[in-house]
Amino acid sequence: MATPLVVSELCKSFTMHLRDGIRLPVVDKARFALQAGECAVLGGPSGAGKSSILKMLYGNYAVDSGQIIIDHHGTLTDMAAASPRDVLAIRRDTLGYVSQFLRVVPRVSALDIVAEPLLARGRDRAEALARSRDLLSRLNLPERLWDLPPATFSGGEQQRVNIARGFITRHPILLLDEPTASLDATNRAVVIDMIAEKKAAGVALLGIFHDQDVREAVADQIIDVTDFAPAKAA
Ligand SMILES: Nc1ncnc2c1ncn2[C@@H]1O[C@H](COP(=O)(O)OP(=O)(O)OP(=O)(O)O)[C@@H](O)[C@H]1O
Repeated sequence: MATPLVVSELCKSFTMHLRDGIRLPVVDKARFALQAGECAVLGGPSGAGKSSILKMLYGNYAVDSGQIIIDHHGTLTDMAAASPRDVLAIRRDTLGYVSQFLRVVPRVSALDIVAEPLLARGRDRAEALARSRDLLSRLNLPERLWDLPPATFSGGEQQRVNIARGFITRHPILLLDEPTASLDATNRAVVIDMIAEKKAAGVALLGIFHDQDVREAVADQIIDVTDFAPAKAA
């Protein structure tokens, strides 16, 4: 089996169009690999480029140069150069992403938001809803909230809906952008267990975690993003 994700020589800079097109280099020659069954954590201080790397891997930010090689159904595909159609196929089947904030959809219940990724893959509705209930219950979301749209939920409640939605599928690679930022200790422990189960199932995970306790509990590898800091201009 191929390594699920290999990043090499990845570079990113931002062009500030409102400031005379000034170029702000952020990531220089990032290189790392994720193994199946392992959780790697992006480390480094605020502003080091952790989120930018995650967004490049998911195809939300264009890259300046470098490669993001993903094992997509046994074919090695460069996410950095993939067509929009390939990006969507990779996201559907291979590369999952749990963002920090839930994108709420008006009038859609928490239960349906969590079940939706399974329904989009053609799974049976009853089975998808059953999986959704299991996850929401495990994440201690009060049952009275399940049939309500999450727009009015607290930050931690919305984050738990988002985690359930991100974990319901069986993507071989899962990106996690501070999934525990708004959670209390009890629910952080649940997410730590859920990450351990993904690892046991052979998923390759890459995350940003600001909580030291979560990082220590889940990390098999720390990728220090300061190693990819662009050289400062003289
Ligand atoms: N869309 C953007 N346009 C311009 N600059 C950006 C953009 N996104 C990020 N940056 C800049 O890139 C640098 C890295 O930001 P990034 O969010 O990747 O860091 P981070 O390590 O994730 O930080 P934090 O831990 O605070 O979330 C910062 O200096 C930031 O201002």
